[in-house]
Amino acid sequence: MSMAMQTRGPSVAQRRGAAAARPPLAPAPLARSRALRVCAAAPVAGAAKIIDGKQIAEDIRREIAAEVAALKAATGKAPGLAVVLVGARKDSETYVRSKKKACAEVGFESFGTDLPEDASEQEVLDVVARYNADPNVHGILVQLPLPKHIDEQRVLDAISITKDVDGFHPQNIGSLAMRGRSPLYVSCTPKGCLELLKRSGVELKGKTAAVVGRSNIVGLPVALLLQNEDATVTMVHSRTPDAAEVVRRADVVVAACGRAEMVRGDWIKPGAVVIDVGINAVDDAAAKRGYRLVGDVDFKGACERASAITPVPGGVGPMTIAMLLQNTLEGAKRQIGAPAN
Ligand SMILES: Nc1nc2c(c(=O)[nH]1)N[C@@H](CN(C=O)c1ccc(C(=O)N[C@@H](CCC(=O)O)C(=O)O)cc1)CN2
Repeated sequence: MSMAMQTRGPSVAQRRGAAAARPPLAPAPLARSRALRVCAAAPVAGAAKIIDGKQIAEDIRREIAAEVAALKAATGKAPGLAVVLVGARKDSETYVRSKKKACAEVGFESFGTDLPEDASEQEVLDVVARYNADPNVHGILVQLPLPKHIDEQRVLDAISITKDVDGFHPQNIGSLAMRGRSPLYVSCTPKGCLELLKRSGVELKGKTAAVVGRSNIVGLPVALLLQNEDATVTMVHSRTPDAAEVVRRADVVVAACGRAEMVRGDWIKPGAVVIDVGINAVDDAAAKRGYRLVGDVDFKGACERASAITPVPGGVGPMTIAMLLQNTLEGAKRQIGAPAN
């Protein structure tokens, strides 16, 4: 989801309260992805197939649970994730709760520190330093956004790059941008977008891609990841002269601009694949809660032209936490020195 949306007005989670409960995950065979079957079997109003992020994320979480069980059996150790929450935003509290619950379901150890809204930057830095030094903590994340008086960049820079499971450290983003280098971690939402494409069988090599939005945490890393897969990528932003024309040339569109339904259906090239990162709450008197969620893409219009599309909710969103678990597991295996399987 685009950070622009997350920081504007009352968030979706603020309006909705707690996230829906999920049953605990039992380990299941590694290669059991139902994503394509679901995608192929779920046509919508137009021709587009739905890329079911909720199902794909669940498959990944089962795979992770199985790997954690094997890691524990081999080493006696479990991956550990530390989550730092500053303040009492309802949406952030909901996401942190979901992350801790997801950790428990896959067998991770979870650590957490909740600081009050008026905590000083030094207090946050001290917590990060403590987790950096703790050998049982393999991944650290500071839930964003932070209160305004805290320098977000300084806090993110303080997380050890070996434990930076959010992939927000400039060294991790820098390594993603350089040919011949690999970041230790790729940030979760961009990584989730690529995983959705991969598990849906979308070939990227030689394709044209348009990324709408240029944030450090979604637009930029998604563009770099697509380019690393040999797609030819154009970034579209608020100063792009004719955004619609650029998007119309793209085989793959990733929308992460944080503006409800900004990408119109007639911007989509027939047959294109559309990944919608936005989560925007719009008032809807007919909806039970008085609002509904929409993405950055006009879903109905895009369905008429796209070959495949992610829905909102249930598309990219659930992949964020699945990728966080994946990053933490990878980090733990590196730090524990797990035997190769
Ligand atoms: N340190 C971080 N802070 C934030 C991140 C992040 O990746 N790291 N991302 C977002 C919030 N976020 C996780 O933290 C997150 C947002 C949305 C979802 C999700 O599954 N959304 C659902 C719908 C949710 C709803 O109904 O409210 C969906 O799209 O289907 C997961 C995680 C900002 N902060």
